[in-house]
Amino acid sequence: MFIALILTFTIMSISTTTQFFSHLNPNQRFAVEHFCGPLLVVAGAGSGKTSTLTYRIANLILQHRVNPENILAVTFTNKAAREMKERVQNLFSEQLALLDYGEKLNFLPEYEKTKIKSRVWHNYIKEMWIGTFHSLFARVLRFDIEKYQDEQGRKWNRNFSIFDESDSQTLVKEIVSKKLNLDDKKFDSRSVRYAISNAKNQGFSPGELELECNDYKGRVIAQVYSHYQDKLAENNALDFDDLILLPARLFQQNEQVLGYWHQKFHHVLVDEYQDTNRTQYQLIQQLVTNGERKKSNRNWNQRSVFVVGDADQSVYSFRMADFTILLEFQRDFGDGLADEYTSTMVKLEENYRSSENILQAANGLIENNTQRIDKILKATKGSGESICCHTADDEVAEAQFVINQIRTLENQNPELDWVSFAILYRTNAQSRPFEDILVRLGIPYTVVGSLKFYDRKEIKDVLAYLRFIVNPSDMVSLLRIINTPRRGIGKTTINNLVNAAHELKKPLWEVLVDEISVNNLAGRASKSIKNFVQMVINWRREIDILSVSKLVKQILESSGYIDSLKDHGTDEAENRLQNVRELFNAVLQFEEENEEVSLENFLASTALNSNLDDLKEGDSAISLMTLHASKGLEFPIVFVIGLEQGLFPNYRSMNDPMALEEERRLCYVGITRAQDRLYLSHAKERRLYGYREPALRSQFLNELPEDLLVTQFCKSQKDTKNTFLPKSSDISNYASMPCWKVGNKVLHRTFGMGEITHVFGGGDKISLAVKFDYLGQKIVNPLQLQQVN
Ligand SMILES: Nc1ncnc2c1ncn2[C@@H]1O[C@H](COP(=O)(O)OP(=O)(O)OP(=O)(O)O)[C@@H](O)[C@H]1O
Ligand SMILES: [Mg+2]
Repeated sequence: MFIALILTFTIMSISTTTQFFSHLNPNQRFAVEHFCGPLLVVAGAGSGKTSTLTYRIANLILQHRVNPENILAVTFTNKAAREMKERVQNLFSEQLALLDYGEKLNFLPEYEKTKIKSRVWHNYIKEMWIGTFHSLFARVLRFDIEKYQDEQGRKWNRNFSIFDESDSQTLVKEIVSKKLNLDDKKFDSRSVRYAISNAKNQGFSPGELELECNDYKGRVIAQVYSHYQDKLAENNALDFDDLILLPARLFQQNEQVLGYWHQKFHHVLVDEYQDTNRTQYQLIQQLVTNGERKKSNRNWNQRSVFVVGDADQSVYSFRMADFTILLEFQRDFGDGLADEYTSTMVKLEENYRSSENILQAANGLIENNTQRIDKILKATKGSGESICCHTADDEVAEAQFVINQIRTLENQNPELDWVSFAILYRTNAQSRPFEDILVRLGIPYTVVGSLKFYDRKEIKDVLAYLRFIVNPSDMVSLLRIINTPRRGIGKTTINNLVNAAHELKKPLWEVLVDEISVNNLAGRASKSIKNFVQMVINWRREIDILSVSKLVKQILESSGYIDSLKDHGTDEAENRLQNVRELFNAVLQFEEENEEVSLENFLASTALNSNLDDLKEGDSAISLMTLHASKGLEFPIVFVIGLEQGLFPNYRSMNDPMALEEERRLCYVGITRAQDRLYLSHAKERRLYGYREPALRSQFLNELPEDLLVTQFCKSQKDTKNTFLPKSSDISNYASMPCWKVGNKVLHRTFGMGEITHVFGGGDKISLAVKFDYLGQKIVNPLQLQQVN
């Protein structure tokens, strides 16, 4: 009661204090103050869109006395949601500091006043709904899912589980191969799962998908989709896409439910609107317009929809994000309403984040896209330093260069701290060489949006194999690998064996080797154990015969680990596969760099790598992350690494102009994260899947205005073995090479047979992407290929 009184008093007092956003520019201020009706803010990177949205939330509460529980704000990540809450809270705190509490609190000592203020505001902030689409609408479903029934009568209850991608994939696989007995080559579970996800993101139910499809394959996928929904309902589970699709359907189905949420959220705000997909868009529209009622609803003037976005930063089309939704905002939310409520658009044209050089580079790059609306983005900062473009010998030299540069800058500039630096890359596996050096030097770092390399599940699995081979008493590693990948050794069998080991007072491995104990187990389990034991014995025999890298390769292959990831077929599994291959690269690097190469020594080096003391909250650390994860963030100094054809832009985009434009937008996102200094780097050769391959500089580097770049070339300090580089005598052979075409069958001197999928560059700069029968897709030097007819 007392708190409520203080709260009311506080709000009234604040609304009379000076405007807390007077430092914003006129357009931003307009957007902050605008109260009702739809408003779209479109602007380039770093122009203060997210800041405007945050100030607007604060203003709604402070100035317009909106109850925080009537506000719904959608951010792109949970981290962004936390930060937005903090920012709103800070704005409140600043206002509180200005407050004169008059006589109301005077009887209290100063520290009590402070305590009350922060408690009041803390509770207040908690009532706002700020989060991602998924987290917010999962919350809606926890209230109302029991009122939902799909077209086939499937129902869920409020204790539903949320299945992750790999759970979903397992369900699809089961349906394809067991339930429907389909040919899993024709209907591989990965693409079927992808098609189902796409259907959900476009708002189609299984029935609707079937009607949409006029071919056999489409109809079968719709059938799998229907069985998949049965399975989810049986498990009382939803997948990620359902967290969006189900509320949209529920709102369509049940006017009362929609009415409740419609009344609750008077103000809907969406950041990064360009990455909204059709179903997410439908949800927003339902909440805001409440269908047909929009014209007659007298409360319309109490309701606002405020979205901010930048079509040039749309990078999630693979999740069906559609930036035309942004472009259509005015039409969709403006029509048919009285003038004063017609949708308004505000453009922000000043960039407050980056120096002029960085901004010009970003603008120069994005102008190469055809699918865009030209916009103005002026720098408010000075021209700043030139952009440094660095060519490294290989990926290790690249990491060395970046980290040396960071150390020098950190040393020379007292205003810089580790937290001032970010290293951005296209794929997760690229973090490994950087992490290795950072750990060795004891420099604190965090990997944003992912685990550190040596904490990733697949890396721990592979290292457990290696540890156990070296050390038969390592029961922790043994238990980790005994049924990973699945080889029919279930939990009960494992428990029985562990108990037996306990009773016999023997290490678990000795029990496994003991024929008598194993023969006591059920037939299948006993056979699986014997196979596993034989496999381990074989590897142990090879320790002294094979080089470490050959042994690791042998283990990865014969354990079935690599194959199980390949079979899984999800994007997540592909990511894990890349990480495992990167670990193999680490082994090769270790062999190159060390005199005494043994498996034990390699393991010791990785143990050191993963043994860095964990950072405490608030510790300063360098940020490493993928370009996708960097959206919305900013850092004084940014390194975008691995700018090579096939890596960035990614090879999958190279023959698809629209996908290439998306890669370019991703590069635009990366460049515009930098405030003061930007470094772009690429390597002349890179170890991909264990082999050194020449790498071509990314076309994006060539698209940047040349006068803004300073090119740096540093020779690697270490003597790398260029085993797979063409010999100089080969160079003259370029002229006599065949004319390579997509679809040509080729033989590579190391990788075997394959087929050309992409041709990059020309003349002596030509390089090819080849899909090898055994090893998958790689970028290779044509000099190592022979054409096969
Ligand atoms: N009017 C202003 N005056 C000075 N600085 C500002 C102003 N508006 C925003 N800023 C600062 O500019 C930087 C970029 O702002 P913000 O992150 O809101 O931009 P954005 O448009 O959301 O960027 P992105 O497109 O990358 O998401 C922040 O450091 C913010 O504090
Ligand atoms: Mg932003």
